[in-house]
Amino acid sequence: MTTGYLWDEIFGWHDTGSGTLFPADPDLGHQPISHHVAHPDTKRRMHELICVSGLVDHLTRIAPRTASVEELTRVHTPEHVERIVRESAQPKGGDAGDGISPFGKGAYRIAALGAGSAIAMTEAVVAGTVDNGYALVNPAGHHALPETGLGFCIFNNVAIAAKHAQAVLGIERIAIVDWDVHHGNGAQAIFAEDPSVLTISLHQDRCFPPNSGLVEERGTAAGEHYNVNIPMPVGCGDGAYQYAARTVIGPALEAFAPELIIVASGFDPNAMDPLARQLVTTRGFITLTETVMEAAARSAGGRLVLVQEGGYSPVYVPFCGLATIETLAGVHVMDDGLLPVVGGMGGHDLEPHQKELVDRVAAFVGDIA
Ligand SMILES: O=C(CCC1CCCC1)NO
Ligand SMILES: [Zn+2]
Repeated sequence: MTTGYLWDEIFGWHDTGSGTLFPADPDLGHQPISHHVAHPDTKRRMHELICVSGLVDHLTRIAPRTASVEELTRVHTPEHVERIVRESAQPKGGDAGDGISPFGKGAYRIAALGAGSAIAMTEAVVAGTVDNGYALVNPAGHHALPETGLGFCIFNNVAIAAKHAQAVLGIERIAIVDWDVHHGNGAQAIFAEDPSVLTISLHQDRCFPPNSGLVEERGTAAGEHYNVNIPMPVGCGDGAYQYAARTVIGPALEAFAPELIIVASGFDPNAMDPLARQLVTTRGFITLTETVMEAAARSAGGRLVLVQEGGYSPVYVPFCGLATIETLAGVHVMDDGLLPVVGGMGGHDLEPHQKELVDRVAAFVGDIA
């Protein structure tokens, strides 16, 4: 198995400011801090573990590239792109669009490189240069909508890559699987009426965006039944996530038979993450990765692209990323050094209320053709 890998040091220069989750504000008690929850150090540490562990020697480096305005505007409005360009030129930068997603000067250059890198990895996989690949990009993208950024996301990297694959690479049927712990609202909205793109989101129920990602949101018009939300209850561990992978994600992909699978790969379901309340360990991410690999082998000639989204534990995200990319490459170079602790705290058995939710969504798989 040849696995592509993409990282560029400038992804570690994305400036998320001196706030914590919110901008510093003495009147509200928000003190300035050195590391915003979305500080790039978490992703930089993941890259460095991939290097120090030796995993990088088993991977094929794919070069990043900058998305053109034409490629960005397959998903986003020209006004959104122009606003990011304008604010990115300001000495103190600007905001992706929701007032809590700050970026520094030059952010457009970094975000356009992230979107272009999702395209570059997709091009490498579709061309057969590599069998599958992981694009470790920053900032994340899966909340971004055509007209605005949201939730630390500026451009919807995964949606931009999918649109490129259809417009330029001759790919017709694409599945987007989003296992970031927050709802993949962006792809759901962008492809809501499009039956050629199956969007599946496995996320913590109503965590973020507020009241988004409900089971009932199943696509509209011709796209009805081609959006699958799996809003997992708070406190789900490996057992629940593995059950969801095997009971919904695998069967839905088998029913849809995509020619390409793109994963919005967020590690914030991890048991040490500050921005959600799930308990997933590397075991859960390995099962998720195996599930999409099996589906890609069945219908897509193995064509599978993972693009980095969220994940805010600088301690555990690196191990989750390592395990995921080891699985893609079919190698094992280093154990999860935290699993004895994180995996031994309970919460990994499948609970009845968790099974009930997953089984409720599994009933929809029969509507996918
Ligand atoms: O990881 C993320 C960002 C979530 C935060 C954005 C504001 C509050 C929660 N989305 O996938
Ligand atoms: Zn997230």
